[in-house]
Amino acid sequence: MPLNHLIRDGDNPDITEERQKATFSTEELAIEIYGEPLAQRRREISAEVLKRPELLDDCPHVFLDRTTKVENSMKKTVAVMEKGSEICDFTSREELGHLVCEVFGDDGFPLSIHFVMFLPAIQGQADDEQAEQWIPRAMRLEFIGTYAQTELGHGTNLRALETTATYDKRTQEFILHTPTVSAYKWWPGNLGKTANYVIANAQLYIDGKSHGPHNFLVQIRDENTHQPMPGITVGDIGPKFGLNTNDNGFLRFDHVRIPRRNMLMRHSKVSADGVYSPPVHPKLSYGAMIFVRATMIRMLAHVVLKAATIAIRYSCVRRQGEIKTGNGEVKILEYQTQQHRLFTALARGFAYRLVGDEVKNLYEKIAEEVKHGNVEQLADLHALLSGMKSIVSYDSGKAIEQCRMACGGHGYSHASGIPEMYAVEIAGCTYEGENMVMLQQQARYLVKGIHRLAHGEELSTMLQYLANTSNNKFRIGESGVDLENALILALEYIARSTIERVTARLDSLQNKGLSAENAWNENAVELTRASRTHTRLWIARCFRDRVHRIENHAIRSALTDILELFLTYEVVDMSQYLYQGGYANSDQVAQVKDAMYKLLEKIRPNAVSYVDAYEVSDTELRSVLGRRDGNVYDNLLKWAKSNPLNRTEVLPAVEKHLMPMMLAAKSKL
Ligand SMILES: CCCCCCCCCCCCCCCCCC(=O)SCCNC(=O)CCNC(=O)[C@H](O)C(C)(C)COP(=O)(O)OP(=O)(O)OC[C@H]1O[C@@H](n2cnc3c(N)ncnc32)[C@H](O)[C@@H]1OP(=O)(O)O
Ligand SMILES: Cc1cc2nc3c(=O)[nH]c(=O)nc-3n(C[C@H](O)[C@H](O)[C@H](O)COP(=O)(O)OP(=O)(O)OC[C@H]3O[C@@H](n4cnc5c(N)ncnc54)[C@H](O)[C@@H]3O)c2cc1C
Repeated sequence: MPLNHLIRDGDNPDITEERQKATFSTEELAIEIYGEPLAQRRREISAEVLKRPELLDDCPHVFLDRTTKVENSMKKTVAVMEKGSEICDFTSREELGHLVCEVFGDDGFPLSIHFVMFLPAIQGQADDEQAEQWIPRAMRLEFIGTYAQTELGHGTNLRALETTATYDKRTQEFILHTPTVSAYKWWPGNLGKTANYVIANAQLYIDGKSHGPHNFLVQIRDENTHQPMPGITVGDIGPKFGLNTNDNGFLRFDHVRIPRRNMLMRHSKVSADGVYSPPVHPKLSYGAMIFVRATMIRMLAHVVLKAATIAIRYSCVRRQGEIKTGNGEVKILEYQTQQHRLFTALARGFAYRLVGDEVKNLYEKIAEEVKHGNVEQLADLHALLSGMKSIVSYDSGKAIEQCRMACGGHGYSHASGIPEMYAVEIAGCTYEGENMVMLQQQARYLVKGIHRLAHGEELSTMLQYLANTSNNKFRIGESGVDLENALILALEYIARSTIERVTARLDSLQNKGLSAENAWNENAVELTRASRTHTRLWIARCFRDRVHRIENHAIRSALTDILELFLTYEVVDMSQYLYQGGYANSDQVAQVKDAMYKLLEKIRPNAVSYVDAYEVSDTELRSVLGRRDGNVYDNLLKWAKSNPLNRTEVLPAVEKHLMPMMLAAKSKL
C-alpha cells in the first residue's frame, strides 16, 4: 500500500512519482491535523458536495460580474440551508465551516458576518433573557445580521466613533443617529444588500453624558419586504481589492428609535429610569473583535496552505530548464530557490494552522471565564491576539505572494486561484484592527512587562523569558544543545533584547522631559518590531510544543522537519538582531543557513505528500494549476476557452469600434 492515499490511475505521471516517494502516511498526517472523526467527515462532506449540482459553480466564479457572484452565493446559501443538514452536522462549527469552504470558497458568502461576528457578539454580550429571545431566531435564519462598527471617518479609533445612541427616559427607547457624513457606518460585511439586522456600535448618551461606545441590536430592513426601515439609508460600498462576493455596506440612521432592551446588556446596563451600570472591564464591548482575532488565525493559515498546495503540485508537473546540461528539463521544484520560497511558505502554513488551534483553545478558556465575570486574563489575551493577527496576516500574505510568483506567468492568471486567495487573505492586515495599531497595542503590554520586571513584580507565563538574562550567547553547535533549543533560545534573545532596547529608549526620553505620548510616537517603528519579535517567538514555542506532543513517530518526524525549517527560516530572517549585543557571529548564522538548506533537501521528496495530507479538495481549491491529478495544460486550455470573451469569434465591440477604425485607415491609403 502506498503511503500517499491520493494516488489514482490516469494522473499525471510526474505527480504520481512524487506521491510514491512519501515516507509517512498522508492519512495519518491528516488525522494529526484535523483529528478523528473530522478528517474522515471532511472527505465525506467533500464527496457529497460533488454529487449535488446545486452546490457547485456552473462556471469559474472569476468569470462572473459582481451582481451574478452575489446572486449565485445567495442561491447556494439557500441550497445549503435546505439540504446541508443531510451532508454535515450543523451543530459542528468544523463540519459546517468545511461545507462553507467547499461551496463558497474564499470570496465571502451572505452569512459570513452573521456567523463570524453577529452571533458571537450576541452570545458574548447579550444578557440571558436577550440571548434567549434573539439567538434561536438568528440560528434558524429568520433574520440575517451583521456587525456595524466602522464608520466612514473612523475605524481604528473607536472612542471617536460619531454614531450616537441617546436614551429617552420618557419612552424608554434609544435614538440611534448618524450626525455627519463621516459617521455613516462603512464596511460591515453583508450589510449592503443582505442583512436585515445589525449590531450597531454607538456612543451611549444619557442625560447629555457620554458613556463611550456600546452595542445595540437594530432592525434595518423589514422582515417581510426587505425594504429599509424608516430612518435607514443602506447600500453596498462598491467593488474592492477582493471579497467581491461580499456586499460590504454603508448605513445611516436618522433618529431611529429602538427599545431600551435592544442594548446588549450582559456587561453594561441602562435601567428604565436611565441609570447606567458600567461593565467589570471597560473593553468588554470589544468582545466580538476578540473572537474574530482568535478565529482568523486558522482561516489565514488555511489560505496559505491552499496556495502552497497549488504551487507545490504545479512545481512537480512544470518542467523548465536544465540543472545539468544535456540531462533534460527538470521539474521546477528541483531548483533550490523554488524549494526555499515554497517550503518556507508550507512551514508557515503548518505552523500557523497548528498554533491557530492553540489560540482558539486559549480563547475559549478565557472567554468562558470572562462570561462569569473573571477578567484577569483578558489583557494577556488581548495582547497575544493583537500580535498574532498582525504577524499571521502579514507573513501569510508574503507566503501566498511567493507561491503565486513561484508559478511564473500562470500564477498571475486567475486560473491558478492564487490572486483571489491573496486578495482575500491580505484584508486580514486591515480588518479587526490595522496591523500597525494592533502591534502597538501589544507593545504596551511588553513595555509594561519590562517595567514590572524592574520592580520585581511577577510576570505572566508568556513574558517569563524576559527575566532570562543569562541567555546571552548563541549556543548552536555546542554539545548537549540541539538545533531546536538553540534556535528557540536565539528567538528569545531577539525578542528580549529588542523589547529591552526600545523600553530603555522610551524611559530615557521621558527622563529627559519628553511626554510619554511623544516618546512613544518617536519609537513607534521599533515598538512594532519588538511586538513582532515577541509574537514570532510565541508562535515558534507553541509550534514546537505542539509537534513534541505528537505520539505517532512517523508523523512527529515528518512535522519535525517542517518545524526545524520554520525555526531556521525565522532565525535567518531576523538574524540582524542576533548581532545586537554580540549574541552571535556570522559563522554561527551561516550554520543556521546551512541547516536550513539541508532541510529543504530533506523535505523535497515529501513535498507533495505534505500538501496532500492537508486535504483540500479540487472543488474548494478552485485552481487549474493545483489540481490533484496534475493534468494542468489540457485544463488550462479548457479554462481559457470557456472564458466569456471567447463565446464569439468576433467580439461585437471589435466590430463596432476597432473594425471601422481599421477599415477607415485602409480606405485613406
Ligand atoms: C460556522 C460557519 C463558519 C463560517 C465561516 C465563514 C468564513 C467567512 C470569512 C469572512 C472573513 C471576513 C471577516 C472579516 C470581519 C472583519 C470585521 C471587522 O473588521 S469589525 C471592526 C474591527 N475594528 C477594529 O478592530 C478596530 C480596531 N481598534 C481597536 O480595537 C481599538 O480602538 C484599540 C484597541 C486600537 C484602542 O482602543 P481604546 O478603547 O482607545 O483603548 P486604548 O488604546 O486607550 O487602551 C486602553 C486599555 O484597553 C486595553 N484594550 C484595548 N482593547 C482591548 C480588548 N479588546 N480587550 C482587553 N483590553 C483591551 C488596552 O490594552 C489598554 O490597556 P492598558 O495599556 O491601559 O492596560
Ligand atoms: C474586507 C474588510 C471587511 C471589513 N468588515 C467590517 C465589518 O464587518 N464591520 C466593521 O465594523 N468594520 C469592518 N471593516 C473595517 C475595518 O475593521 C477597518 O477598516 C479597520 O479596523 C481599520 O480602520 P480604518 O479603516 O479606520 O483605518 P485607519 O485607522 O484610517 O488606518 C489608516 C492608516 O493610519 C494608521 N493609523 C491609524 N491610527 C493609528 C495610530 N493610533 N497609530 C499609528 N498609526 C495609525 C494605520 O496604521 C494605517 O496605516 C472591514 C474592513 C475590510 C477591509
